[in-house]
Amino acid sequence: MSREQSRPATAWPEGHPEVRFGRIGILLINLGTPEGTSYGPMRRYLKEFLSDRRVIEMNPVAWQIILNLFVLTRRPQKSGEAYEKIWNRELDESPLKTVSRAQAEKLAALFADTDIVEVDWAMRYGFPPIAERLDALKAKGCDRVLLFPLYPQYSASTTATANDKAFDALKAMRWQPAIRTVPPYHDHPAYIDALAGSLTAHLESLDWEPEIVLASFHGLPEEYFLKGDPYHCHCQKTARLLRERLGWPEERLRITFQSRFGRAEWLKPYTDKTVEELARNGVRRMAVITPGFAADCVETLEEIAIGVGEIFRENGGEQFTLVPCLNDSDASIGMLRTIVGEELQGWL
Ligand SMILES: C=CC1=C(C)c2cc3[nH]c(cc4nc(cc5[nH]c(cc1n2)c(C)c5CCC(=O)O)C(CCC(=O)O)=C4C)c(C)c3C=C
Ligand SMILES: [Fe+2]
Ligand SMILES: [Fe+2]
Repeated sequence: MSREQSRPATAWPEGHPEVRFGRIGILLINLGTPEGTSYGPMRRYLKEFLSDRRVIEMNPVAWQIILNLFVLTRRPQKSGEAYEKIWNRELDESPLKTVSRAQAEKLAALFADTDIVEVDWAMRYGFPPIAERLDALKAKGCDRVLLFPLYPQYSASTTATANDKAFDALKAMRWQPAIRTVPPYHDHPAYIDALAGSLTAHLESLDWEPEIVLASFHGLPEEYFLKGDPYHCHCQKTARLLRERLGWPEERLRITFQSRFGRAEWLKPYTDKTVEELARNGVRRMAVITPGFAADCVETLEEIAIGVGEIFRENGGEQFTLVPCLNDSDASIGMLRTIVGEELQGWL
């Protein structure tokens, strides 16, 4: 029987607004993305993202000076050029947005037989904002909400800040929904299975075989790792479990870190440097999988497929391929459904 109700057992008392309740919301959250590739939207996106103190931990006064004087004067143009190469022109939006919407719609379809669950999606930076989608879920009667930051490997700079933003929104609510947050799923069997299946299927679709596969994760300043962020360990475990699941020797699947930002040391080995070195040392055929990204985005489609592919070829490499992210594939949606099912126990 549905828990959904729009009034208590007796009628709402005189003057009390009619509030719907009794339903469950699932909010898929990803990082966020610019609204356009020109200077203005790129600057707005980068300013919000890079003003987040979970992302840039240095002294905020000093950082705001550097950010406004140097980073936001040059980077919007440079990053805009990268987004321009991968932009979804049909929908006039970035691929991350297209995929995120599809993930939510397909997950929602798996709950179509029940009127109790509502699935929505939001971005930590930009649109759709987390506060707006939480309000929308509340308006649909969700008094219990499962926050699902789509980062398999936990980092304060991604998972924690997504949850922070949701809790900020709750501060303004008279009737807060009960909240659960999905734990990191870097070692979940459904995730490892989905990765192994997608890598195997991609390799079978090629008419050549890579000598080496790189598992390239988004990087993080080394300092954050030394302060206790578990991200690096989660990445290592994902790569190990994937290798074991495939039955591959250690040298066939190597872990690297991409998307360095700024001058500090980041997690190593760096993807671009490793690819250059491998090509120079005679590797001719290579594949890259990016298990830390739930959806293809500028970091996979531009930085890896285009940029790192070029580095490989310029240094003597011949065949290069990027394995697509899990995106809205059936395996990906099935995995999300499994994890959500586990986390909703007792509620559903
Ligand atoms: C998947 C995990 C991610 C971690 C960890 C992460 C940390 C992190 N990122 C930056 C700086 C930038 N990241 C940018 C893009 C970007 N980052 C992630 C994911 C993680 N970031 C995604 C999914 C994306 C792509 C978004 C898209 O629209 O496609 C960017 C913007 C692009 C650019 O200008 O290069 C920046 C900047 C830092 C500093 C950081 C850890 C501290
Ligand atoms: Fe990033
Ligand atoms: Fe990048």
